[in-house]
Amino acid sequence: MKYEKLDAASIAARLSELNDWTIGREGGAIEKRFAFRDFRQAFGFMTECALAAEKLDHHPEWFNVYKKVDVTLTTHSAGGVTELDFKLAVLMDMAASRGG
Ligand SMILES: C[C@H](O)[C@H](O)[C@H]1CNC2=NC(N)=NC(=O)C2=N1
Repeated sequence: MKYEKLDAASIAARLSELNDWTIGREGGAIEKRFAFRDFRQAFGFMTECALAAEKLDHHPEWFNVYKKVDVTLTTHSAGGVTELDFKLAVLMDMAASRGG
C-alpha cells in the first residue's frame, strides 16, 4: 500500500499547517466547512474540486446546502487519514481561495 494511515500525532502536526481543518470520526478523517458567497460559488468550488479529485484518484465525501460545503476526507483503502487526504485538502483550500 502506497499511502500509510497516519497516527494521531502526525495528523495533528499536518493539521497545524492548514486553516480550519479539524479531526473527525475519532481520528479517522479530517473535516472542514467551506462557506461561500452564494450557491454559484459553492458549486463552482465543487466542480473544480471534483476534477482535481478525479485526477488525484482520491475523492471527498461532502454535503452541500446552498452556500456551504461540509467536507470529510478519509482514505477508504487505508481505513483512516493518509497523506493523500492532505494533498486533497490543500487543493480544496486553493480552489476555495480562488473564490469557488
Ligand atoms: C480504484 C480507485 O483507485 C480507488 O477506489 C480509490 C478511489 N477514490 C478514493 N477516495 C478515497 N477517499 N479513498 C479511497 O480509498 C479511494 N480509492
